[in-house]
Amino acid sequence: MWLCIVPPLVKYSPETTLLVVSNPVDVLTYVAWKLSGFPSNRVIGSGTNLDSSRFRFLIADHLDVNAQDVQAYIVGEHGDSSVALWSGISVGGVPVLSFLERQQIALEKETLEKIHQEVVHSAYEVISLKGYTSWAIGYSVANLARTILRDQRRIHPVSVLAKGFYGIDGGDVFLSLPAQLGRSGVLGVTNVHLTDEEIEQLRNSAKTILEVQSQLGI
Ligand SMILES: NC(=O)C1=CN([C@@H]2O[C@H](COP(=O)(O)OP(=O)(O)OC[C@H]3O[C@@H](n4cnc5c(N)ncnc54)[C@H](O)[C@@H]3O)[C@@H](O)[C@H]2O)C=CC1
Ligand SMILES: CC(=O)C(=O)O
Repeated sequence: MWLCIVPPLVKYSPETTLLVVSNPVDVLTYVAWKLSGFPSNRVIGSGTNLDSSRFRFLIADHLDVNAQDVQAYIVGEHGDSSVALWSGISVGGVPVLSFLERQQIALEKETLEKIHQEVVHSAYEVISLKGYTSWAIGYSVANLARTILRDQRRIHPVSVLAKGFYGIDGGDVFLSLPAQLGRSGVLGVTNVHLTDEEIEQLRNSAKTILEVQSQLGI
């Protein structure tokens, strides 16, 4: 199917930026990149932009604040092996975990894990209830398209060529990292601080995707 879609797109719109919304999105973004022959900055997967919105909503609900004031990213693979960046969460510019520590309020690891699991399972829950997800991904992709078309230079966690970042090696792999987007696609990957544990999880995410890719023979 990708063979019917990507080469004609490239033929008739050689200067376009491809925004891949599919499943599994990271592997298919890699395939689209390979088939297109485009530079990697012009091939983007919707990645964990949606997971991150779900994450912000659940954190806001838990802390009883407005989701718009929460900055939080999920990176890595869209879905099961995604990585929640707990160390970087802030509300109104205040880093959450260190703030709670200073207030001696314990936010237990199980609570954090439960919120992340809810993010991972939210798609399954919507699908079990109505058969598909549509509104949230539609809104999420409209946001990405707006950032790109209007050259807004906003940072979104999206699937980009991640080789070389955070020690990810072993092959070309697309997975989500916070990236600045604009009219020419990916303008850069932001150097967000990750803990050693988060980096380890991210590398495992990359390994999972590379294993799937190695079976494609591309
Ligand atoms: N990564 C993410 O966050 C999300 C990804 N998805 C994925 O997005 C994809 C689309 O989802 P829906 O719109 O709900 O599916 P859908 O089945 O409603 O739409 C698929 C469309 O693709 C068209 N199509 C099929 N083969 C084609 C071909 N060879 N050339 C051109 N068009 C072709 C069909 O006619 C149909 O209109 C699915 O793969 C789904 O898993 C959906 C939600 C979230
Ligand atoms: C279907 C899907 O990948 C999602 O809603 O996250």
